[in-house]
Amino acid sequence: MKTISLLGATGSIGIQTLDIIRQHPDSFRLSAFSAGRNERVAEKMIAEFNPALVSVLEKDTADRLQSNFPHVKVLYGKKGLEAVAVHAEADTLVNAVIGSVGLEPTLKAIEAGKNIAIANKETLVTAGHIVTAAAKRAGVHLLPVDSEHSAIFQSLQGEQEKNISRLILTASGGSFRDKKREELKQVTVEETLNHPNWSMGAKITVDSATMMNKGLEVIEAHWLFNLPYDQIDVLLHRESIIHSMVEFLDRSVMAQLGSPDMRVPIQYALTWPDRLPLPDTKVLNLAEIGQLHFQEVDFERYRMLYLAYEAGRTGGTMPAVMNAANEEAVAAFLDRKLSFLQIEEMVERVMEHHSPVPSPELGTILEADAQARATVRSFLFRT
Ligand SMILES: NC(=O)C1=CN([C@@H]2O[C@H](COP(=O)(O)OP(=O)(O)OC[C@H]3O[C@@H](n4cnc5c(N)ncnc54)[C@H](OP(=O)(O)O)[C@@H]3O)[C@@H](O)[C@H]2O)C=CC1
Ligand SMILES: CC(=O)[C@@H](O)[C@H](O)COP(=O)(O)O
Ligand SMILES: [Mn+2]
Repeated sequence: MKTISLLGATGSIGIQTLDIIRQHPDSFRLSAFSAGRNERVAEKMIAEFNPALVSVLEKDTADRLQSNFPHVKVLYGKKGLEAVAVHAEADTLVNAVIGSVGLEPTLKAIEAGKNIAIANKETLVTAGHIVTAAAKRAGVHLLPVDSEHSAIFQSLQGEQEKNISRLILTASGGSFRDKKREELKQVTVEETLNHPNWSMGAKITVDSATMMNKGLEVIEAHWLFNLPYDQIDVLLHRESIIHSMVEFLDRSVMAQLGSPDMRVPIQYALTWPDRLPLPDTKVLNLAEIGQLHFQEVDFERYRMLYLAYEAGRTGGTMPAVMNAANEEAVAAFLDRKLSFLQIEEMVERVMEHHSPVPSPELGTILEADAQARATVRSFLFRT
């Protein structure tokens, strides 16, 4: 029996994680979870899973939940997130919050000896060197949940790091993959949120359309698999059936395939090195699909991917700054304060303004993150 604490239970990954726990009551139990603002869904989750501890974003919500569920400990804010992350009964933390807010609770969980099933890619992008070193020191596992990284992780079982030639991350191309750059000037929020293959939270769906998602994933892969950026490639693959590949020195290529369903990588992160059935996932029928398509990435069309490689190669505080600027710019786009193409303009401007600090400590990263957000807001104020 594995006991799980879950950050971001009310989101897309969080809800699917709870479905895995629900389907395997003999294998998993939930001891603590966090939600943001979605009080109604959080209430239902408390009633169904009976956790010992819950945290929400704001005090008002916490007070109401506490009076409705007196037997549950209810906290809020940053302290609440950290309490969920280190909950004493849990052996594994599933980090499914959105954004760099996931970083500090992850570090606390690592220090408390928890294995981390990591969906929150922003944590690794922002402070990959700190998170991976802390995990090594604590002797805990960082288990990928992101579908591409799970595919690579699965393809690497029984293999040795020294034999890897390169990683090939597949990319669907996102909502506008059939549009030219000129056609992106007028696209709406609703069109952007219409991903061709995956149903996900709003922020990652926008990132997928700008290709920042793939850029974040390149940096995530760099830290998870300890490879230089020259050995991490991206390949357009519109069906999202091959979730990613590993090429070895002898040019053998291992890949993991499956119908797009995030519960598969979530469950693998929780069962590794074992597996469990997942009866209601769609069987992959390649004969029905007929053809799989592949195409090289055009870095001019997808400038955000270019910027992310630049940020990754520059290192230091630059990936954290790029990520924070992107989080703020995407929020402004969803709020209809920026157009789609202005997201990348904003990220590029903030990166140009930043003088990266090499090998930053946590405090320096948090400062750079806050400064990048303030810069976006000041640009927005002037726009
Ligand atoms: N969705 C997917 O299929 C995939 C997602 N990922 C990654 O997983 C992570 C989660 O993505 P996704 O599930 O789509 O995101 P969602 O937006 O669907 O969910 C985010 C969760 O975080 C909570 N939350 C939001 N802001 C805060 C905050 N400031 N403090 C505390 N909690 C907060 C939300 O609470 P509430 O809703 O209650 O306000 C919600 O529970 C991201 O890093 C994403 O890149 C990776 C691969 C696939
Ligand atoms: C499901 C998942 O892992 C997402 O990160 C997915 O990869 C988004 O797809 P694209 O970024 O390839 O459009
Ligand atoms: Mn992914």
